[in-house]
Amino acid sequence: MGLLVDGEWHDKWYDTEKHGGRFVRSESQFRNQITADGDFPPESGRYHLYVSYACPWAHRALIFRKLKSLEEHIDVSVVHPLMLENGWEFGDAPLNDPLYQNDFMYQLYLQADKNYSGRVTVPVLWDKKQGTIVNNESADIIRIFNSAFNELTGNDDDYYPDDLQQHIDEVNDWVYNDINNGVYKCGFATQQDAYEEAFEALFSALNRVEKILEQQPFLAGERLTEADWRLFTTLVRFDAVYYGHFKTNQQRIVDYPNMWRYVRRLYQHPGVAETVVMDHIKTHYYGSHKTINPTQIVPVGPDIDFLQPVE
Ligand SMILES: N[C@@H](CCC(=O)N[C@@H](CS)C(=O)NCC(=O)O)C(=O)O
Repeated sequence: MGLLVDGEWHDKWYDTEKHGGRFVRSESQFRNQITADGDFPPESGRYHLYVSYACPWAHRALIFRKLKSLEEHIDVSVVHPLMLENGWEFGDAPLNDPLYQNDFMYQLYLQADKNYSGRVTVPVLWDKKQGTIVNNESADIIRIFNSAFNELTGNDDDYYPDDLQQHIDEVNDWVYNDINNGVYKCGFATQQDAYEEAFEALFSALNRVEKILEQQPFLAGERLTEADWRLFTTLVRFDAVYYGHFKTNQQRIVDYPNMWRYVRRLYQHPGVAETVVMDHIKTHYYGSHKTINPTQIVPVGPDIDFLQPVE
């Protein structure tokens, strides 16, 4: 794990000490949009998506690529599940970089900006024409996928409809802070009180979700929206990884009747199951964070049947 400083790679773990033992996520730096009249117009075959199957943020982008019929227009590369002293790495095919044969993800960031300072994260939406990063923020990438290529694909499904945008934004806000990023705040905390603070916020937000799902099928009401897919990628990893490795162990998702039904329903949505690669998920977390799991042993269980029918 590391970061680039003025274009130089440094192998360095997160600095939690300056925040009282708290993990604070940095802001993504490439935030361009895809628009017909801008520098990055929608074109078939022009853009490439770099992901890790392990990463919940990259997973959102992969799901939206499926939901929005973008597979034949935007190719994907998947990094090796282990993220060690060189950060995300490529390996032998199919875990390679077919565009530039890079060994490490940070080399791609340096192609975009040779003086880049910051973390080297996935997902990355890459422009092959200009040889640069369009956007490395999953929240932006899923909105780009939601609408920017509609003319090309003919797929008008809308996961961020106008009349629900304000509601979706409000839900995203607490789901992001207390759940999506909340599990990381628990797992990467280096002081007891920082961990407990994140743990309480996490389970209070999960209880809130459980109550909402008692009244309605989806987070924003009757319609499946972006807010659900953003939550899904955390929930699907929860029992297998976060519960043990990140010590988020008050309850498992299978112990919440409404959330357990909901996560199965989303998992069984056409095209989604194949984006969930549990082997990469477990190998990555248990194998990459040596400060948390020095032996890098990957637990064998649990057995979770996401295909159990949704009544
Ligand atoms: N805000 C970013 C976060 C992406 C992110 O942090 N990805 C993790 C993998 S799960 C990563 O690449 N971490 C590498 C690092 O922090 O050095 C997004 O949503 O796209």
